[in-house]
Amino acid sequence: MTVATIRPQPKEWVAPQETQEDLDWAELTTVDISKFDQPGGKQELANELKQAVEKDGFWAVVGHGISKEEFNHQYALGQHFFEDYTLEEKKAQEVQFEQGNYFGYKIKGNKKVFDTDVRDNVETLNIAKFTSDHKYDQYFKQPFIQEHREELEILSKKAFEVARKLLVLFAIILELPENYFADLHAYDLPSDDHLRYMRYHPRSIEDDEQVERIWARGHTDFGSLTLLYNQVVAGLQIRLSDGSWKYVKPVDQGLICNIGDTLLFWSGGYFKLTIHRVIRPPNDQINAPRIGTFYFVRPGDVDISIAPSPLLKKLGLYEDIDPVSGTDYVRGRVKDYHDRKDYLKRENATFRLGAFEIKDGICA
Ligand SMILES: O=C(O)CCC(=O)C(=O)O
Ligand SMILES: [Fe+2]
Repeated sequence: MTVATIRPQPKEWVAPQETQEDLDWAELTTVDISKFDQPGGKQELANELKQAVEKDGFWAVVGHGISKEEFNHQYALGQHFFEDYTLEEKKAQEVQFEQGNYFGYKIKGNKKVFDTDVRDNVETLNIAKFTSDHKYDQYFKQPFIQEHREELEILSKKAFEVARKLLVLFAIILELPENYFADLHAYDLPSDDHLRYMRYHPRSIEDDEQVERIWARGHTDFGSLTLLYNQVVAGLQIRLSDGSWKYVKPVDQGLICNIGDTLLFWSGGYFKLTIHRVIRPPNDQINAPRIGTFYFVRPGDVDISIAPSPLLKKLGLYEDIDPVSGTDYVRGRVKDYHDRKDYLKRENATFRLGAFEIKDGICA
């Protein structure tokens, strides 16, 4: 006789306390995107965002219309997935890195780090888009996704809606038709966009010391745009042009956003692509569960070439180049980064596809 287990309901999310340590924080722009639909609002926001995309490639968004309840529920769902499902249930759909396919679950500890015996400490669940043709339902084998499908679909679309507004602002900045990037990344188009839940498991200080306290090595994101729901456990750092690393500061109810590889390409290098990493949190947060929730925007079966932007032309950044397919780039990049037994340093490594090349070797 099989005994059905009764699954607990998602527990309320209690955000960890912010650190009391005096860390070296980055000064990031915060934009209030609630102005988007007001007269003149888009232009005003584009002006504000212009500084951030030129200089830091990272900024925070508030006024995004995701309520406090939804924001906390996003974290509560992540906590529920990590704590209340068995490993077997989590593994119902595993990522297929050999195909550059990042939908599903990645167990923690399956990669060695930096030529040591220390293993990675991250488990991840990536949930594809809920498109009207149900193209991605094949990846929804996790009982978690099946049991929370409705909420996940709403949360996925809400996050995308913020991303869509940012894509409109990028087009305005480049003096392109407003929907230039939004149309290329539309929610219903096939692409490897995903909602992500991630949990880092603290390692002993001895193990962390062997890997220079790195929890996620320096990298850039593979798609167009990343949205991270406010992360209160310090550890995410961005690399400034002088080579120093600064911590990303929590922003209450904020979404921390950054440019990825493919928008760098589309903008002829105008949008700043910033290398970032995650290091061991400060002592007063080391035992807090570092759960992260994200939405990653990645181009699909669309051509990437430098956008015919009047601004880029004026700046001499426009060039007529042979396009590269978004899917080929994203899948090739995922495969190159993850389809390995180790996360090595790979200093000075590059990833190239057609005319586009990315430096992928800066770790520490
Ligand atoms: O966990 C974080 O704070 C950042 C993770 C990250 O950069 C990524 O998954 O691309
Ligand atoms: Fe990242």
